Amino acid sequence: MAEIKDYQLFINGEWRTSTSGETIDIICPSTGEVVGKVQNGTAEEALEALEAADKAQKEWRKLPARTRAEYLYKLAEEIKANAEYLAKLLVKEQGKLLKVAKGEVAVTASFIEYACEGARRIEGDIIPSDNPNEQIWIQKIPRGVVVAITAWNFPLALAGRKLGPALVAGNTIVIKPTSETPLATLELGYLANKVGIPPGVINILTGPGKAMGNVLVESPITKMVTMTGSTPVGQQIARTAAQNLTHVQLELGGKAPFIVFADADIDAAVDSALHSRFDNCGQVCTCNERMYVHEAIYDVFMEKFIAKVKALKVGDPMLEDTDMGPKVNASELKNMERLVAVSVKEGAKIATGGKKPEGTQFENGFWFEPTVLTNVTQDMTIVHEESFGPILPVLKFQTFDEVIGYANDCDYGLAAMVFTNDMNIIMKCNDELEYGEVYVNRGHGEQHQGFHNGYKLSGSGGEDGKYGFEQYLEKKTFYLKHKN
Ligand SMILES: NC(=O)C1=CN([C@@H]2O[C@H](COP(=O)(O)OP(=O)(O)OC[C@H]3O[C@@H](n4cnc5c(N)ncnc54)[C@H](OP(=O)(O)O)[C@@H]3O)[C@@H](O)[C@H]2O)C=CC1
Ligand SMILES: O=C(O)[C@@H](O)[C@@H]1OC[C@H](O)[C@H]1O
Repeated sequence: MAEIKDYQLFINGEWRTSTSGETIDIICPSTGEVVGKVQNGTAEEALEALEAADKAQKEWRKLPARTRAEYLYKLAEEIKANAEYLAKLLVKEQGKLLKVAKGEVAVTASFIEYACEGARRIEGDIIPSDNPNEQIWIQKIPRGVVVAITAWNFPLALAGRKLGPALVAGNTIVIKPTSETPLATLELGYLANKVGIPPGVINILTGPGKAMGNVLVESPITKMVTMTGSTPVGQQIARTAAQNLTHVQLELGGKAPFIVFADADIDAAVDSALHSRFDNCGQVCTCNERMYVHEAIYDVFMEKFIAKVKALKVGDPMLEDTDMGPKVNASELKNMERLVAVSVKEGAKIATGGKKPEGTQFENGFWFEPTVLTNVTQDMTIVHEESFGPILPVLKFQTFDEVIGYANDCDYGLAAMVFTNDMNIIMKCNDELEYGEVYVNRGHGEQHQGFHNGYKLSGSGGEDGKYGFEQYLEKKTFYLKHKN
């Protein structure tokens, strides 16, 4: 029987049981067992958290950025010191491999450390005026209270990715993790208190996004919403935030094309295609969601690729030799089954996978085989709808213009991957691919100093790097005239 830990709301540095008297069960994707309970917070508690954050921000913003960063460096150290515990919690609530969960904890700390490096780079401008004896000062100032709403695939990393820049810039934050995987994120409350981050600077609330999330977004106290999740929810948040013209930063869905040209390093492309689809059970926003292979190398490529997919070990995410764990919940699993059924009905062939794996160890939990679909055409549902899971449709192509047309024939514009050694093709891909993030001769995987930025329905604003940090700052222009 799994150990069940009850969590409370984290408001103004204190742990609180919600007056709703309701809790939300957190289910382990591997076993279907309850592994935690969190509060179903109320609108009043959301307001309390916002007011606490607003009050705390008045003092927090006055601290030198370097001093704020010192607090967050200590938080990052505590995250690393508790890596084993946090990683096992992520496995329990999200079903990711222990080795991937350890990576997530490490990247959470490094997201925060990267933000801290920005503490001495909050730079404004001093500009000579057209008027005599006058200067123009453009200052970078914090926005105020930031609401961070996160998805379930990398819940802790997504929280760190947002709280780091938000707090170093002088804002305070109310985090609303997804109801699917809130546990590791809630642990940040304990660590914040341990390192002495003042009460109200970090607040963590749980409750369904439609209720708790919506209340946080629509409040005039909220000066920025940063959200990672699906496009429909992102669109709803943008509509709600528009009431107060609140600044919104959205990291949403994707449908990354993975293009293998005839001159590609086939073994490297096979390996990257495999990991960029099936790592984290395909639950990464930049995943290889559809693959285009030049007809000249299609047979040799697919023989190697299918062999590697068939060799993937699905099973207990705690075991070192497991390659893929379960989907996060029952509805995601059902969506996998639906997408395969629709694809077959539309004429696709299942080259491997396509169903729940066999064996007693898969009787409970939300398991699905690594799946490759062939005989796929560009008009099929699976080529356009994000699966966010271990299903890969593969198509052949003949010409550059044909495959670029296929790649850009998409409502999303987050990431794309390209394998070729021809510099002309690389430069043309750089010009013509309508994606915010293009990986050449490697699989997906952002760097903190880059810019994670989706076009079209993949989001707005972008995050990471110096441009992501800027999202958390407002500008104030000051005209200063002095006597002769
Ligand atoms: N671009 C990127 O970097 C990433 C994008 N994603 C995308 O996220 C999706 C999967 O994540 P998932 O968590 O299911 O996404 P959802 O959009 O379902 O939920 C995201 C967050 O929004 C909250 N929410 C839901 N409705 C509202 C609302 N009306 N107002 C405010 N908040 C709300 C959810 O709360 P609750 O769950 O409690 O309802 C959750 O915390 C995929 O589409 C994937 O592509 C995922 C990771 C990264
Ligand atoms: O959000 C995603 O799915 C990716 O950006 C993922 O999140 C944290 C990791 O560092 C990224 O790979």
